[in-house]
Amino acid sequence: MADKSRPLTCKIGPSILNADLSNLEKACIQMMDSGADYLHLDVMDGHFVPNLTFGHPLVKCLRPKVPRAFFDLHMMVAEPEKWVTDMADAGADQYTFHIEATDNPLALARKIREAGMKAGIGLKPGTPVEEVLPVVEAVDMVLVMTVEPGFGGQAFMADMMAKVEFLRRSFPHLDIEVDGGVGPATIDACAKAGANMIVSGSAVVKANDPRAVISQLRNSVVKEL
Ligand SMILES: O=C(CO)[C@@H](O)[C@H](O)COP(=O)(O)O
Repeated sequence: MADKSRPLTCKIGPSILNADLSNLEKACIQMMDSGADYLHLDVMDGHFVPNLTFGHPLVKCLRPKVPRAFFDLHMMVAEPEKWVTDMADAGADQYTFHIEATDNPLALARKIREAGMKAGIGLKPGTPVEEVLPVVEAVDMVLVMTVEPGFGGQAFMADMMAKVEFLRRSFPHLDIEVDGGVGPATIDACAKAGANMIVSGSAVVKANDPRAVISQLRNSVVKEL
């Protein structure tokens, strides 16, 4: 039976990392029209992760193209403090930094909220979940990575679900997001563990029918809960 203290649905946020980057406007509109609850934007700087994507100028260009979309930024960058104001000005809604990338997560979470965004904190697969405990009360969301950050299309690490279960048990009302290798075959494990924000990249953006996959993901979660 579903635990009534848990959120009863999951939000589905496609990651556009593996979309056609030459036409991101089209990809974002397609995801929203296909039933996405939010858009997950992967910002990579080539330092924190061995890959490079985009920054605040692109987020600013996308903002008016999908005015109602919630922009969930996953900042895979070595200096997350540096981009808070620019990303807020560009129209980001949530700013998730990595605990491994800062010495002062509490101050950074405060700065993000003062800039008018929700604050998220992410942890890589090798980082013990206990490390986020001193910061959880200061953030809106914890992002549990289920692949090594840097690339889409990797295999889901099922053993990360223990982190999600621990966080859900400890913080019934916290937003908990999972990211990496999540699709129809792996979403049930995430929902069962207690995640309520689901990032799905290649499974959705590379599908012939993204609407059908998003719907499949959503229905799977409802069934599971
Ligand atoms: O942050 C990342 C990778 O670093 C993710 O957002 C991936 O881009 C998700 O893609 P799939 O693993 O679902 O293909």
